[in-house]
Amino acid sequence: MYKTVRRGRCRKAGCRQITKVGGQLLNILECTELEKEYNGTRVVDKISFKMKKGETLGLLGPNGAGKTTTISMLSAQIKQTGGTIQINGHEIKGNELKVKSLVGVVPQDIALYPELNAYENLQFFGSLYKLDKKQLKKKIDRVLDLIGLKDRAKDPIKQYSGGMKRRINIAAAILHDPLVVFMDEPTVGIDPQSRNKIYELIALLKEQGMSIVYTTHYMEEATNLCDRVAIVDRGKMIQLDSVKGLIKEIHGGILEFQFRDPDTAQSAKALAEEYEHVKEARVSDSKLEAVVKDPQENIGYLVEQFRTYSYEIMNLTIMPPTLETLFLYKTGKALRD
Ligand SMILES: Nc1ncnc2c1ncn2[C@@H]1O[C@H](COP(=O)(O)OP(=O)(O)OP(=O)(O)O)[C@@H](O)[C@H]1O
Repeated sequence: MYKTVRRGRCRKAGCRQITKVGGQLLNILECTELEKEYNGTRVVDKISFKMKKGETLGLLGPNGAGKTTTISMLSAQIKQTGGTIQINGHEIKGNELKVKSLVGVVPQDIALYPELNAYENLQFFGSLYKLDKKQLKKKIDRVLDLIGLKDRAKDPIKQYSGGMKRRINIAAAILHDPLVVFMDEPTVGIDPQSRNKIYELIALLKEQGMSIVYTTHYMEEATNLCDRVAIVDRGKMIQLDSVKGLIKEIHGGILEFQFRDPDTAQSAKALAEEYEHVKEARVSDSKLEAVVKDPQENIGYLVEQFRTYSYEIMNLTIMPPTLETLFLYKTGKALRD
């Protein structure tokens, strides 16, 4: 069966943009040139992206990159300094309450009442969404089941481990069946068992078609959980693509040669660039970084070339084709402090 396709206006002359299929919006979230300033310092700098329904989008970046600030604006918790945000077609500005009812937020800090049990905590959060008692009970039972803590529902939260509290936090965020859930580093500082439970839960939510924005500074999480990953650093979105697409950029990996001095590194760069399997080479101080196809295969050739010209290699590192390597290559910094 054919679906009706609605075309919207696009600013460029003659350009027609598909915005709806079968009466459904294609994008659950759109933000354009999003900015946030604190005391004249821009901590989120013109971030723009679109997210499809059911997609899991990762925001990967180190501490202070601007991930929390970005999701706080996207979930209508704080106001942006500039730019626009639409959730399911609703402009956030002027529709904050509506948008808040469409989204769920799992904050970094645990926001639960320690003296109350899990059920009572969820009852409190549910009451904020004005669900009637019967409906609420059903929903609480369902989310407790989803997070695997049904049998602990009557225990006070103060008896829970950090990981269990995080799971209750997630339950509170999805209680009202939001269209988009924002998860802010939900696995930081918790035990491996709870972490795995959270991964399982995310897989379940994905299966149910929930759209998820997931912030992390763990490349393994971004790689395993997310359909696309935005690499964020110093408030800017450096790149956004599938993990496969992002890694393509660094080909098979990066070879890092440390030479005795910057002049030798520059000469070695010129030599490396002549080799057909070197996609890109650059120098900083005495270090040469070469993006190489099949580094294991081609390392021998490069080492031999440098030896021929007496370019003495002080140190050599093979960096695998991972998001961590890409991040280091793009920003000169490690993802983790
Ligand atoms: N309320 C605020 N007032 C002033 N500066 C702020 C405020 N909130 C955040 N910042 C600054 O904005 C920058 C981005 O912070 P943000 O918490 O968004 O980063 P993050 O990527 O989430 O980091 P982390 O991984 O540590 O949570 C930081 O430099 C931070 O100090």
